[in-house]
Amino acid sequence: MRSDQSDLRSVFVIGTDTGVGKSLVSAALLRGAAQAGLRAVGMKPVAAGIDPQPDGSLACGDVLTLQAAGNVAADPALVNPFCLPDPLSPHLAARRAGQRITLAPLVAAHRALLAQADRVIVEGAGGFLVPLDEGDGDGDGDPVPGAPLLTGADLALALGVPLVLVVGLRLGCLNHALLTAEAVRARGLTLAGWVANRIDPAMACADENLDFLRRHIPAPLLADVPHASRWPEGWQPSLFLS
Ligand SMILES: Nc1ncnc2c1ncn2[C@@H]1O[C@H](COP(=O)(O)OP(=O)(O)OP(=O)(O)O)[C@@H](O)[C@H]1O
Ligand SMILES: C[C@H](N)[C@H](N)CCCCCC(=O)O
Ligand SMILES: [Mg+2]
Repeated sequence: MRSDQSDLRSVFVIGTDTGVGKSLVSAALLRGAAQAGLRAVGMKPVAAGIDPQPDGSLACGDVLTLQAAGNVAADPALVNPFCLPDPLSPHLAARRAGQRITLAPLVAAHRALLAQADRVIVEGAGGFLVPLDEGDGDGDGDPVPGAPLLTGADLALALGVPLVLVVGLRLGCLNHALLTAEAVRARGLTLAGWVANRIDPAMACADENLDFLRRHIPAPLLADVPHASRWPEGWQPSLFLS
């Protein structure tokens, strides 16, 4: 399936890496849609890493963040079909949990959420080509070099929705951003826009880096998120509101 830029009922939020602000941006998109009176729900198809919560319980932090930002109380099994305990690459976390990640349940869950909400914000795991399952060729469970790999990009293709790229502004992000944009384009997917997230307050020449990316990422800059320890006041992504 190919994505259609004109259909923004759902977007897939990808990042230049893990820890670059995908959850922050996904939550902002959800809040913006909810504040505009839309039914908004988040989805984290694959979460790897269960975090201790302030009340002592254990939960996938990203899933809680998305649930708090949206306004649709969807079945957690749809919001987060794979909740894997270990903070590892999903293909490893799944195997350690005795599971294998496949696309069919993820596509089905996404479709079910679309039936319950006006906007579905999907947060990817890690970077765009994050491994979800390492093919095992003969099916015996042992990885085989060269066997087809299932990645986050395959999930994006299967969902067929436009992408929003979060670039965590730090040294190295230019290479990561260009590689990601190229991988998106190579698959015929649509980059609806990108977000510059100032995760490193000490980054040298941050504005020059941002200007470079503005010239070379083939999509509109949706927001320039300042470094802040809490949600920046007044930052209201306009995507979805029109
Ligand atoms: N603009 C910012 N200013 C300050 N801290 C930020 C900013 N953006 C993100 N952070 C912090 O950086 C960390 C990583 O952000 P976040 O969890 O949104 O990344 P992610 O891309 O969703 O990571 P993951 O791959 O684990 O899902 C968090 O602790 C978050 O609070
Ligand atoms: C555990 C982490 N916070 C994410 N959930 C998963 C990141 C996977 C990165 C895999 C890789 O590209 O090396
Ligand atoms: Mg996250």
